[in-house]
Amino acid sequence: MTSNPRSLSGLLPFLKPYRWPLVLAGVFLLLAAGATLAFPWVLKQLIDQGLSQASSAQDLALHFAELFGVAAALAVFSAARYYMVSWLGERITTDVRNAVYSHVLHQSPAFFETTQSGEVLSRLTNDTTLVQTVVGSSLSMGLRNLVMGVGAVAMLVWTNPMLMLQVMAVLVLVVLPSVFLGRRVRRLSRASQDRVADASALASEVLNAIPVVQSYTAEGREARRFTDSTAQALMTALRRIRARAFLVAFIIMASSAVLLWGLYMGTLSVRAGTSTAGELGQTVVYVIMLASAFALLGEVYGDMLRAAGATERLMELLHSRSALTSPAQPVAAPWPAGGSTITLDALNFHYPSRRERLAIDHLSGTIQAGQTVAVVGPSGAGKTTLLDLLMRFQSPQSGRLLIDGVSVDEMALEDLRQHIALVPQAPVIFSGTVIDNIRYGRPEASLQEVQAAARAAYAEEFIQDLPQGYDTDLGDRGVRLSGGQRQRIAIARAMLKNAPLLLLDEATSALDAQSEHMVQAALDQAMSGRTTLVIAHRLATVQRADVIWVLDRGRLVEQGTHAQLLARGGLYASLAALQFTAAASA
Ligand SMILES: Nc1ncnc2c1ncn2[C@@H]1O[C@H](COP(=O)(O)OP(=O)(O)OP(=O)(O)O)[C@@H](O)[C@H]1O
Repeated sequence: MTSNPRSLSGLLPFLKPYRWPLVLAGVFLLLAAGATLAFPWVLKQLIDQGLSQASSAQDLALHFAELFGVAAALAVFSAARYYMVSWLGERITTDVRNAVYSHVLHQSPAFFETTQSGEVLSRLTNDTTLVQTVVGSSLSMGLRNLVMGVGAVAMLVWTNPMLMLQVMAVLVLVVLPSVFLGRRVRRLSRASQDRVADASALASEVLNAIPVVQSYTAEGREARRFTDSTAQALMTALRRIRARAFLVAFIIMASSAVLLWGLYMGTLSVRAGTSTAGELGQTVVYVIMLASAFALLGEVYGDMLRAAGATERLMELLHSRSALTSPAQPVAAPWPAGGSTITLDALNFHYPSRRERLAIDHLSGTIQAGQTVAVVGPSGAGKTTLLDLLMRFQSPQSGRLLIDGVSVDEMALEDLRQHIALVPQAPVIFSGTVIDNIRYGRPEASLQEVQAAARAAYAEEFIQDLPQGYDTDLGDRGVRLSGGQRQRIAIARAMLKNAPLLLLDEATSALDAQSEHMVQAALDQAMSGRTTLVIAHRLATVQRADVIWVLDRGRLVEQGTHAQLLARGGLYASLAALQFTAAASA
């Protein structure tokens, strides 16, 4: 356990908006503790006065009524405290969860290379739940027990100072070993959680790759690996259970010893006539309160340590700075009607993890407004990297990249990305209706605009054939779109965004001739009237492009039209012979 309870201070900013509810929770906490502490005192009155021969039946009833009054106050204040504290816990956890999620959404791709999405998810769920346990229950339990412990000590000092000293001495003898044992239990429970997590990580990897596992007939081997892993978890859990069983026995025995000690001393003093039976009853209840407060505080401290660890991990996410941010004084780029002009000026870029190799090597070139440039090149040539630089998912180490004369790193990230519509290689369909999916880049677009985009992307016909047309929920398992249909939805989405620059990563998998034709027609529509940079895999695309850029190892090695480049007989000609044959025959 690496956590320092001080890390919990990371949560302070999240408490700030709830100042008044916090005060209210504190007030109810004090009132509930006060009612609990009043209980033994009223009990003493009952024993000493209500039970004495001299008192009337009416007096007795009055004493019981008082006791009930205290109990009723305790009930109301406890319920109010529980409500306020749980309310705070839920609110604050929700706020933390939302803050972390929206922060993570803004991180650059470099962040997601080092942080697995599974880890982010686990932090968002498990770690925030730990925080919720503390804010929404342990903390108030701790405070209540602290107040009660202090209150019980004060009442004991007030009513029976000598006895108090002895009780304290015995308590220390009980508490110290429990703290030690408790720490061991916590360490083991953390270890057993980790072992369980190992087993589920193993299972999730294997379950995600089940076709491969089965094709290599590795089911038996994988099952054994899982069994070994759960055996580890079981061993650790059994050790924890043994330690915990011992701890429980010790705590019960030790606290009974404390209690009986108090009772014994008290009985002696009642017999000697130095105190009354009521005082004894009162003292016994205070001692019980004190002992249980001590025991609970230990547990709460353990919870706080675990939550501190969770908070640390959450704050780490929340404070990670994206390498790519908008400039303080961004320059607005124009929004040309006929498409953007793109200028690459001696661009150099290497990935941080591969300093020795330039992924983009002295790349210069210009794309005129409205032109279509097809980028081709062998695998690993840097085609995807070029698109990433344009979207500013990465930043070049040197050289400049201008959109309509404005350098992309001078533009606000949001403004830059508003200028670009991206159709990725694998189209993404979100759960939601067809309309929601097409409207993704412009949620305010009207139904007519959505339909116009769908029509232009040759998607209208199949959309109308869906069970609820445009309102069909594509997240429903029942609705399966074909590859070509998904692509046309993605193209409609990009067209509706109506940006001056279109970035297109063509799908490598060949569609059947009919779908291919529809997708190509949709793309022709999407490219008209705007500048397009397309990573080309289809013969039709390269044939129609104004210019083809041939990349090799990050360098622009050839450029020209399809016919010019074929005539040259260089890299393009050999690539074309291999790469475009399948599409050409389709
Ligand atoms: N995140 C990354 N970290 C380190 N190196 C990377 C990263 N992404 C890509 N590269 C490397 O950068 C080079 C260019 O990659 P890029 O993905 O741009 O190629 P590509 O032309 O799109 O290839 P393909 O056609 O196979 O998709 C490759 O050598 C690749 O190994």
